[in-house]
Amino acid sequence: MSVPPPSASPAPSLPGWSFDAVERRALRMDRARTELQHGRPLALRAGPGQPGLLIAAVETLGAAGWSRWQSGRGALRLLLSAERLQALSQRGDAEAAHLPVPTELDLAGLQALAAVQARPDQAPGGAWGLDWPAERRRAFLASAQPADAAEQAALRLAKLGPLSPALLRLALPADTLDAAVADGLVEIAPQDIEAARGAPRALLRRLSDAHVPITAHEDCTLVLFRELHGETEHLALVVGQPDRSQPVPVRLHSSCFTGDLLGSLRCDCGDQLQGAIERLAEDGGVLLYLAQEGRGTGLASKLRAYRLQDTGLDTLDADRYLGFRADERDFQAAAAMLDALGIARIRLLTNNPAKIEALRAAGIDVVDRLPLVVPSNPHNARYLATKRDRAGHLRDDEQA
Ligand SMILES: Nc1nc2c(ncn2[C@@H]2O[C@H](COP(=O)(O)OP(=O)(O)OP(=O)(O)O)[C@@H](O)[C@H]2O)c(=O)[nH]1
Ligand SMILES: [Zn+2]
Repeated sequence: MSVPPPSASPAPSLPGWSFDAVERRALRMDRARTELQHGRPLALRAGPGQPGLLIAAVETLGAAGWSRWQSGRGALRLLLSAERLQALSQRGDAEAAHLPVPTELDLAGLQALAAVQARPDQAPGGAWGLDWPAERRRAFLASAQPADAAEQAALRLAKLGPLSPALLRLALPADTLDAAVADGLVEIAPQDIEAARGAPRALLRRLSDAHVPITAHEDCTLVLFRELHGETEHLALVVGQPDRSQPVPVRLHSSCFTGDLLGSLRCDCGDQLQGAIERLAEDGGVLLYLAQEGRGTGLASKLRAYRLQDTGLDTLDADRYLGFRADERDFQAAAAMLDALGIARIRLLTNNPAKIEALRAAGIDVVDRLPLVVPSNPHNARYLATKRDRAGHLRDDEQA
C-alpha cells in the first residue's frame, strides 16, 4: 500500500499574531526609532539581500557605542542635515550631505561637528566647536557628498526621535548586513520612513477622557489621544459645551515644559496657554495640547538652543546651528483630534499663519483667526520680535 506524501500544510498561525503590511511598517518604524534613541546601530537598506548602510545617532551614541564603531574607521562618514551644513559653511544653499569622519577625531570632536554637545557654546570659530584652521574646514566641507533619498529619509527618522539630525554612516555589503540582521540588528527601509510621513489620521487612538474642572472654567473635559504606534500622547481640553453648529474656537498649543509648567520668561507659552484657556472659557472651545516640545525638536535640543541664544543667536539661527529647520512641527495629529471630536469648522486662536495653512491642508475649515496677544517681558522680547520679523508671525491687527 502506498503512503501519500505528507502535504505541505502551512504552520498553524497564532491567533492575533499576524500583522498586515501597514502594521509591519509601523512596527519597523517603532523599532528603528527606539534603536536610534538608545544609541544602537540600525541597518538602512531597501530590503534583505541588499547592500546598505549602518547608521547611528551621534546624540545618543555615548562612549560605549562609539567604541563599537572603531572597526569601521577610515570608512566612517558623518551624515548631516542641510541646516547644519549651512551653519558650518555659512552658505545658505548647502544641502544635506555626508562627510568623512577623520580617523583621529574623538567622540567629543564628533559631537562638536554634529552640534550635540551638552553645552554647545559657540566657539570663537563659530558653529564648529573645533579649533580647526580655516584650510582644514574648507577641505572637510569640500569632501561632502550629497545625501541621497535614503540618507535624507534617515535624517527624518532621527528627527522623529526626536533627536538631532546627525548620524554616523557606514556602507556595508549585503552579506555583512544579512548576518548582522540574523543576529538581531534592526533594519529599516527608506520606503518605511517615507510612508510614515503622511501617516493617515487613523493612526491616533482616543484612549480615555474625564471631567476636569479647572480654575478658568468648571465644565471641562480632558481627552487623551495616543499615537497608535509609539508612546506619544496629545491632549484635547474641551472647555464648556462648544456649539458645533458654529465654527468652534480652537487653540493649538505645542508643549513647552519650561513655559507651561515653570512659567519660563524666555518664551510666551505660559501666558499664551492661560490666555487661550480664558478666551475659550468665554463661549466654549477646544485647546489641543500637542506633544511638540521645542517646535518639534524636543526638549534636549531646545535647551541647547537656549544656550546658543545666550551667546547671541536668535531662536531660528540657534535651531539651524543644531541642524533643524525653522519649524519641525506638523499638525496632522491636531487635524485628527478635531476629526475625532466631530469638529470640522473652527476659529483658530493664533498669530502663526503656518498653523492655519497646515490645518486647511489637512481638510479643516479654518473660518477665521482670533489673535492671541500676550505681554512681552525683557527676557522674551527678542524671541517675540524674531517670530514676527523672521518667522512670519502676524501682529494682532493683521489678517491671515
Ligand atoms: N526650538 C525652539 N523652540 C522654542 C523656543 N522657544 C519656544 N519654543 C517652542 O515653541 C513652541 C511654541 O509653540 P506655539 O506657541 O504653539 O506656537 P507659535 O508658533 O508660537 O504660534 P502661536 O502661538 O499660535 O502664534 C513650543 O513647542 C515651545 O517649546 C526656542 O527658542 N527654540
Ligand atoms: Zn515656550
